[in-house]
Amino acid sequence: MGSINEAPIDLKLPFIDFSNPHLKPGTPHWDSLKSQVREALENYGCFEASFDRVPSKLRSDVFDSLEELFDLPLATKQRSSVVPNAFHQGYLGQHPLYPFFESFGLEDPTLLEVIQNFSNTLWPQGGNPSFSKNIHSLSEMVSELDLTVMTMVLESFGLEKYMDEHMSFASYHLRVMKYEAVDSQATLDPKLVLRVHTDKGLITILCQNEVEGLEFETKKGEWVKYTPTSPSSFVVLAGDSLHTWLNGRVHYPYHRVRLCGNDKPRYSFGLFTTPKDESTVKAPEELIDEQHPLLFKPFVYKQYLDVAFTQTGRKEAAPLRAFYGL
Ligand SMILES: O=C(O)CCC(=O)C(=O)O
Ligand SMILES: [Fe+2]
Repeated sequence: MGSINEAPIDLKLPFIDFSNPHLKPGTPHWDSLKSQVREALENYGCFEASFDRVPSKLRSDVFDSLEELFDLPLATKQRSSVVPNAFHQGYLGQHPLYPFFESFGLEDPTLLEVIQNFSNTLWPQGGNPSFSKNIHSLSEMVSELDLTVMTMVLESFGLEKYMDEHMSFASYHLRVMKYEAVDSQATLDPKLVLRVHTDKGLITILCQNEVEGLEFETKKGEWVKYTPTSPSSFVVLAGDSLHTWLNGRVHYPYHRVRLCGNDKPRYSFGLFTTPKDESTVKAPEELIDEQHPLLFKPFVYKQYLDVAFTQTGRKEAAPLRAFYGL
């Protein structure tokens, strides 16, 4: 893994344009995007997706809503936590390992009542209807992009027959994040505000306000800074579970967030498709043969999260290989 202070190299992530209202399976355009998705995931484990189905007004409304959310008093924010400072549910902040970082996690954000309940906890006088509407709308639209990507992935590996199984196997999880403005004196010394990690689930789709900072490691160990080509862009990346399920066919990139003299906070919104807690992640027989021996022992997703994380952080830099590699 490259060192923390290494400057990113000058390379753009693959760019794939999903902005076509008539995108349908079986058309030449679909097939062309499908091979771009497969190639990007094989080579980088991530790509930039332009997706203008999300109006720019909704995007800016979401970031206004996130500002309102993180501006709430600390005691109010902590009310949303079932388990204090857990990464996956409720509020995480003032964590010794992540002093510039705060986040909220929420299961099933594509269900409006889930967001409404969350907003009723934080704004007890009648919730916050515009917050709920904005976060729910964006979650729904991004879940459509996720479904398109996942359908293309399955088709491109000849695994269409697993689509129904995937639908009952996977669930959506939302995480919204704030990174403090970093002193502009620090321009020459970027601050690592989110540690190097891989995502544990299947697919993550992220978008950010105008403050950049997300970086990916290439297979060669070089760091690439994500600089969006289009204001309607999202980042799509593969996690440990997709890598395991596809028996290593796609890369699962290390990534991190570094900030450097940004006067404004950075906000990001991430929709994570993960296996359900009790699901077993295991490569299908179609992807195991002499040239592609089984790479990982099957695992129950929740057990993987338990071995990969503790209350104070991660246990291993590369938990997938450390705990389940064959
Ligand atoms: O804030 C970002 O852009 C990245 C967040 C991230 O990598 C994560 O939550 O897993
Ligand atoms: Fe991540």
